[in-house]
Amino acid sequence: MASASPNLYSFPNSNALAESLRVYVLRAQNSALSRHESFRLAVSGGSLPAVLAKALLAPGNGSPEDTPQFSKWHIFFADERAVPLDHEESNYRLLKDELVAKIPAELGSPVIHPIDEKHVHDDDPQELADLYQEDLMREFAAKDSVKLPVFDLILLGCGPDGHTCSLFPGHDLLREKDAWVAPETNSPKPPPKRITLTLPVVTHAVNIAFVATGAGKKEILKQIFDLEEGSSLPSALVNQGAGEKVSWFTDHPAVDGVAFSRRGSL
Ligand SMILES: O=C1O[C@H](COP(=O)(O)O)[C@@H](O)[C@H](O)[C@H]1O
Repeated sequence: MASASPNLYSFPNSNALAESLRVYVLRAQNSALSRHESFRLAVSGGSLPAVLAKALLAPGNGSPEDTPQFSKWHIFFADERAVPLDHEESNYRLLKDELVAKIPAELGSPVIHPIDEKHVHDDDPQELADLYQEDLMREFAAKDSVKLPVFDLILLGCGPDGHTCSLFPGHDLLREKDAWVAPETNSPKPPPKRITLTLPVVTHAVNIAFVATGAGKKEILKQIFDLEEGSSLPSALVNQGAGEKVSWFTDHPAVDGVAFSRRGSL
């Protein structure tokens, strides 16, 4: 368990949130590129890709520090639904439509790591998860045998039930210790079959950020940040496992009534 607390930021509107998220993501990019040749991140589906696009497709100030170097990005999925890549419930399709297809040519193109479409109709998504884990191993463990991949950044959402990735409250998957990627066959949110990064992989990342906006999230954020009863929720487990490496980008309606102290600025 990590000792220090997560960083909770709250913004008056989506423009202000996106501006700060841009600074945060590009700091993570620049720091990663000072350590190795690529920026390796995992992104979620749901509401996250639209906010990320707003942050990254904004004009910026033209300085090298404020410029996304997309050609050095390797984008993985924090979770993915077992559906074809062009399906309306695919997180790949969402990211492509919201962000990747809109990146101006002069900023370069990221390498995207989708699931293996051949296995999306399998009865059991175990093979889909295994193949995605192999893709991660090629990227993170090519030279040495590593116990866990170290993403430079993982971008997460938090569902109104406290789930994150496809890690749902009360599911056995929360206790997974060995696999990097695991199948979920009974998601309470459709579609039921998915794959997900596991909790040890998420908490092992260098930087972890949640984006949660709107009044629909305030009850669950109160549980996650203020109440003992919320301490076993998947999003709360990320806070406990990664502490100060975790930053929450919220708007005021999402944290209305949350007592946990906010950080002033990045
Ligand atoms: O099903 C999913 O939901 C979560 C949360 O979505 P949000 O719309 O409430 O932000 C998302 O992070 C995850 O990737 C997705 O598969």
